[in-house]
Amino acid sequence: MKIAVPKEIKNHEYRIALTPTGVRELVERGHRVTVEQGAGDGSGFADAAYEAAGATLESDVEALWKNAELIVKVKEPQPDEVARLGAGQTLFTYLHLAAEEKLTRDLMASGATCIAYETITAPQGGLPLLAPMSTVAGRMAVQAGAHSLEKAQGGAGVLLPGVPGVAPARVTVIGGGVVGENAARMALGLGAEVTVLDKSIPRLETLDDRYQGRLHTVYSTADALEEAVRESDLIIGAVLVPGAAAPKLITRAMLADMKPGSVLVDVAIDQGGCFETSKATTHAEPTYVVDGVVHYCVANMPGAVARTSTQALTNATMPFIAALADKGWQRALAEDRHFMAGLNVHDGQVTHPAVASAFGLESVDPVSLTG
Ligand SMILES: NC(=O)C1=CN([C@@H]2O[C@H](COP(=O)(O)OP(=O)(O)OC[C@H]3O[C@@H](n4cnc5c(N)ncnc54)[C@H](O)[C@@H]3O)[C@@H](O)[C@H]2O)C=CC1
Ligand SMILES: CC(=O)C(=O)O
Ligand SMILES: [Mg+2]
Repeated sequence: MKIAVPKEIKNHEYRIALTPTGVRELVERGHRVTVEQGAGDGSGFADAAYEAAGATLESDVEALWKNAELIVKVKEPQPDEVARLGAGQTLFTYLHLAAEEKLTRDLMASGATCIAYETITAPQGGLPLLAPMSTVAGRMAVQAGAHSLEKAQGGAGVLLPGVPGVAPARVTVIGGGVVGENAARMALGLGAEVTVLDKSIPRLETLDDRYQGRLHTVYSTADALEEAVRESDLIIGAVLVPGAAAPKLITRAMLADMKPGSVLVDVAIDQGGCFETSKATTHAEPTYVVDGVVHYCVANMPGAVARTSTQALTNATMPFIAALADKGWQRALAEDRHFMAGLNVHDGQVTHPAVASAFGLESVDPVSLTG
């Protein structure tokens, strides 16, 4: 199969969808991989390394897209990229469509088959292609939050661990999944006082067991959220209802109860964000202040640590890319119902129920398309 790997064009996005190691795996299976010239630079993978792995380099981005059967990317396609996508092509990348009606409709209009990393499931539960980037983003969320608490960033001037004689900062993580656990782990490591809120009791049990009393776990209710808002120096939003837009858990009115200079990091921003006042920001200008509260809402956090992220992403996506390339999308999905859960749009139709319901569209059962 002819596979294209374009250079990512989202603001400050330095990842690439495949490492040279990943390219080699595909080339050895008999596939033709074309990589846009310079696409690996941001992750520290030179063109020469892709050539050595068996890829062809292409400097003409239009030709790269036009000649591909399968396009693998990292971020959701930007407008210029959607314009290059056509019927008969398969796009495999993060899409986050429930937060983006225009993108959903544009992808429907393209006629292409669009498979999202983030809605693929696993037999043991969880989201195997979201997890590696959630691990990165969860760990980064605490770095971003700690930095935002500094005075020069508009923060309250609070050091997460405190010092002897001065209490540590209070960190609340809403959603104790992959992002949430990794954020909690980092915050604990830095010596903060950490609480995780979740609606899943089994998840709270797992966290309680793993962290042996060092982590406070609280069932997420309106009361618990109000207390978190009053008491926390840093709140990290890490909830997910797979495929759906994030629920708004902290309203603008609630900001009035937060301490001046406290910080909200909304990792769930790629699904629309879980704070009412969140709007997506970029690494170029990651924060803004509303009612005295610093907001950090970068939708592609792992892009800033592209070297680590590209390797982690390729490790997770490789088996799926190989299956698409070896079998074609219909057979690859038909043989694996967890992979099938990744199909979001095909030939003008939405095939993921949560995406369809976000925009009042009809959802077509992907089983009917894969035979
Ligand atoms: N901004 C960025 O760069 C990145 C954002 N993300 C996003 O982070 C979010 C979290 O991802 P994961 O941790 O992998 O998901 P996950 O599925 O592992 O965890 C989500 C957790 O939220 C909990 N939850 C759901 N509704 C809740 C509610 N109303 N109150 C409290 N808890 C609730 C669930 O029980 C679950 O434990 C997703 O939106 C994901 O797309 C992930 C990676 C990078
Ligand atoms: C998951 C996601 O949106 C990212 O890694 O950028
Ligand atoms: Mg994102």
